[in-house]
Amino acid sequence: MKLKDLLYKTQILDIIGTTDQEIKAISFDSRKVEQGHVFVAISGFAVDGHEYIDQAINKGAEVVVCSTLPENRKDHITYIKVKDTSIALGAMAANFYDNPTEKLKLVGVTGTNGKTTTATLLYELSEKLGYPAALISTINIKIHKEEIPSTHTTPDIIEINSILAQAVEEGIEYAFMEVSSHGIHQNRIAGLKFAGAGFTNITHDHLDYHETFKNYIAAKKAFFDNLSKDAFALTNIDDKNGWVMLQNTHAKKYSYALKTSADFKGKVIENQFHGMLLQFNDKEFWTTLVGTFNASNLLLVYGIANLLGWNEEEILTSLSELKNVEGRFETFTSPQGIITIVDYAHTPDALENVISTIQNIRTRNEKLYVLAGCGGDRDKNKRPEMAHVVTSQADQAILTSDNPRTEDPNEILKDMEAGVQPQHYKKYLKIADRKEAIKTAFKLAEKGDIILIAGKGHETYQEIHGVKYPFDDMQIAIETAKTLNK
Ligand SMILES: CC(=O)N[C@H]1[C@@H](OP(=O)(O)OP(=O)(O)OC[C@H]2O[C@@H](n3ccc(=O)[nH]c3=O)[C@H](O)[C@@H]2O)O[C@H](CO)[C@@H](O)[C@@H]1O[C@H](C)C(=O)N[C@@H](C)C(=O)N[C@H](CCC(=O)O)C(=O)O
Ligand SMILES: Nc1ncnc2c1ncn2[C@@H]1O[C@H](COP(=O)(O)OP(=O)(O)OP(=O)(O)O)[C@@H](O)[C@H]1O
Ligand SMILES: N[C@H](CCC[C@H](N)C(=O)O)C(=O)O
Ligand SMILES: [Mg+2]
Repeated sequence: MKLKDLLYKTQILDIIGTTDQEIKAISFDSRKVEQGHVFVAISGFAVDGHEYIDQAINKGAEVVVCSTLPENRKDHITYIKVKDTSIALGAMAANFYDNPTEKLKLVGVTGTNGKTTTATLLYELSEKLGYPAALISTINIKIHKEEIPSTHTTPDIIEINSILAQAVEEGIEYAFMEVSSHGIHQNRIAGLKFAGAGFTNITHDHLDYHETFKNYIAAKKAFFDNLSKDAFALTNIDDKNGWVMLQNTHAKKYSYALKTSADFKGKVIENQFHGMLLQFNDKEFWTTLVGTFNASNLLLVYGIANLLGWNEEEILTSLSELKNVEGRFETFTSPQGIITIVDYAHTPDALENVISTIQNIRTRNEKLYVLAGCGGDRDKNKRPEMAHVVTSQADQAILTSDNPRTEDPNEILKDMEAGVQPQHYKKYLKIADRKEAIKTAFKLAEKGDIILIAGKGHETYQEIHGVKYPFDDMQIAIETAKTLNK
């Protein structure tokens, strides 16, 4: 592709050099630049890409897109000055991949919790109804049946366009993606044309990054503010910020709710350990998914499916056949009769929801053990809140490690303990080694008791100082149960 075609719709302030040359690829990381690349300098969280322009040129970049022109410019290089390089990157990535979002219907889901669940269920539903689909999620990326590992909830804009271009090539009509607040704030979704957007909820998370809850709300809202008038925006009005999301959108506005009247109205009629009887817009169906929060997730899926124009009866039939998403409320009963639940709850609200779901559906007087930790290099303010939820609501809490990343696990545990109230001091143990913590839960539990292992869900590793060591909560629970002498 010629550089001038790549620059279509990019708001250019200045060009130094020719735009007639062929370009091979776009890169925003100097370490990955090869001969003939366009290097886009982005000012990041840790460093400023403008500092790596020389390195990019040394590695073969022939074009530099920047917001500040370097003083020591090279004659053979074309410099393009734009106001915001991450937005320019969005336009260029779309051009490079021939605008895939003009050719399929892309739906994005945002919110603190429930993005992976709803995006995955939408993908599964679409496939079930005979519409091959693509999925971009925390767990994985799917292009119809092909599965690609995922590194981010919302990948960078080049990767997103590349995935969607492949989907278009394969004749796929629908794509569902998670839109994280980091993704919105860093313009990782710039230039994408969304056919629709969904909002699940907003509660405490990621304040290490956004600093205030107000900024966090504003980041999520920006996704809706930028939708086009042809798109639909579907929001959860059980959440007090649900309407806020739609305040300034040009898109067609729709609501869903379990607690109040809405365009898509749902009701939980029965809530059991093995599933729920739900009523959506006066039609009843059973699901094997558990918990009111999942009723809300299913309602969002139902709403989006309707807004995409799919057949309502077929939607409900297929919805009732959808299975749990990996690592979300996954259960296993050990030979000793101990029930293990592995769940990805890693925020105070998610923990509260999962624990109250278990409290509401347990039938006898079983004891509930809850094992939870907090990720390192992530929001520190949620740590005491998470510990408070767990120690106040479990019969026995075990505070442990999640992914410590570069932090000392004992320091993370100290931050958590600050949230434990004196009356709960006797209800918790502190075991930094997560495997030991799981083993201890099994030693303590009796037949019929429930062990909730929260925070890591589908993850198959534990990240410590940049190394991902194999670690799978469910696998460890199964192995521990096997060797248990009870
Ligand atoms: C805090 C954060 O979100 N960081 C993301 C961000 O990196 P950054 O701003 O720190 O980048 P930087 O290191 O400052 O570099 C700035 C620029 O200089 C470039 N650079 C840098 C060094 C160099 O030698 N040469 C060079 O060109 C970089 O490629 C970059 O373009 O931009 C990178 C490229 O897109 C992301 O990979 C990176 O994600 C990091 C790895 C990360 O852990 N992100 C997490 C927090 C995240 O994004 N999570 C959300 C999910 C949240 C949720 O659960 O809701 C997600 O969407 O996954
Ligand atoms: N609608 C919801 N409301 C509150 N909690 C939820 C909801 N849906 C799921 N959860 C809880 O949050 C956990 C994470 O769910 P999910 O993976 O769908 O969220 P996510 O938004 O994709 O998270 P991430 O930000 O890590 O990508 C689940 O394991 C469950 O405990
Ligand atoms: N997408 C979330 C995942 C958190 C998962 C939890 N296991 C942790 O490591 O904190 C984040 O990056 O904050
Ligand atoms: Mg997710």
